Amino acid sequence: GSGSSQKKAWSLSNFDIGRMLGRGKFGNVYMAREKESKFVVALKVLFKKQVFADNVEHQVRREIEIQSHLRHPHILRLYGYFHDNERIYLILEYAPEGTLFKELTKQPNRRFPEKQTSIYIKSLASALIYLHEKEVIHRDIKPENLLLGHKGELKIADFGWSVQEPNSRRHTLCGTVDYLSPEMVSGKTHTKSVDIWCLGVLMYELLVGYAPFVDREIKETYKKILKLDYKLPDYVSKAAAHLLGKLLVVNPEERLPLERVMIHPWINAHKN
Ligand SMILES: COCCOc1ccc2cc1OCC(=O)N(C)CCCNCc1c[nH]c3ncnc(c13)N2
Repeated sequence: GSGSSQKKAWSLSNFDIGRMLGRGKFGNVYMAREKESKFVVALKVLFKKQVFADNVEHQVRREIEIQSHLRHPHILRLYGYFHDNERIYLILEYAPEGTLFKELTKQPNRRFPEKQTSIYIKSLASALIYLHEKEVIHRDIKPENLLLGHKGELKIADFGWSVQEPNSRRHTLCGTVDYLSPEMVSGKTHTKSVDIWCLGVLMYELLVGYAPFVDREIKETYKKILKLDYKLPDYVSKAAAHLLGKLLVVNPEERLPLERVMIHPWINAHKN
């Protein structure tokens, strides 16, 4: 394909719109097919009124800028975008298997076997290494924002909160607090290692079925995060517990670098 994905000016008339794939805060995602090529895409429709009302226009611009230049097997492609008076349309890679969250709820006991979890964590670590090389920290790694391709391979989507490093969070928090790192809870500036913390929270959630620091009260969740107060069920293997212990570390500098995650024994235990 061409270098920049924006050579051609797209418009809604280029597409047949299919079923809705999901509902997001700023708009919905639909299946769509480009009429000439018959290429199937996902079309995320954002309402300008909502985007401007929530003052996230600069964020949407940044996410379009970031994602349109990324090329990685575990990062959802943004092929292009266009807008009309009321809406912004993102032309995205279609992930036929939907969100990891939906797949998680379909599992017995709502948790994945260790082998499957290690495959997801390895894919995510390699995508994060790529993002960090581009000075992008993602910060919103959670099952709702991870999609599955036609071979069940993991794809990071929804870069709504990704920022250029280093950065201190400027916005009120929205969505779940379960994935917040200690440095974000205490409002300190955070670096790429926030993604390593989130990788640990995700690994725990995929293995156990719920997030490590979940609590009814947000204040309690913050306390648990800062005190590293989480329990590991006894069905979690020693090797998995070892890796979790290297990711869920309060001090950002002491978290296991992503390159080391890629070669950790638990990640490669299932190599046949
Ligand atoms: C500012 O926005 C940046 C891009 O964010 C997204 C890109 C693609 C997305 C979802 C994105 O954000 C999250 C979101 O809108 N939902 C939670 C709605 C439904 C979840 N997806 C369902 C889904 C199923 N098969 C898919 N194939 C491709 N993309 C999909 C989906 N969703």
